[in-house]
Amino acid sequence: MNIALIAHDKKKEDIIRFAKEYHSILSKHQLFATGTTGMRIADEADLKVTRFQSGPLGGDQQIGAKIANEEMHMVIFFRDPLTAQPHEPDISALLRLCDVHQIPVATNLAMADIMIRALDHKDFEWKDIIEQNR
Ligand SMILES: O=C(CO)COP(=O)(O)O
Repeated sequence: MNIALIAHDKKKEDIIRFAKEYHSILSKHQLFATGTTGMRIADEADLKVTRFQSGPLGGDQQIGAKIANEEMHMVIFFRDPLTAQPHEPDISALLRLCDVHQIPVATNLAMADIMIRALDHKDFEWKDIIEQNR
């Protein structure tokens, strides 16, 4: 599965801890990330990550393009809901595309925890349901 990992600055420590905790599961998949998040995950959690631009420079949009092309299967995006972001429209667009394309998206640690465990148990029947409806 192709999995996108993204975190706003105040959530970077959380995503590093998450990546370390679930290293054994994440390492079985193809990981993608926005620039700074990806650099830190690669360096600090020792995972192979394909990096896009930093979020404010278009990274969210690049991940959005992968979703639009059906090339991204899961998004883990630790948003900071308490800090204004200069690229807020890009963030909204990315989350909207997840809904358009039925891509599971976790926007906080609690949901990411549930989602990654479901991934490990192969609890992803929604994919079959979607395929049947195409
Ligand atoms: O801003 C971001 C997502 O909206 C994240 O970008 P970075 O990973 O480059 O910090």
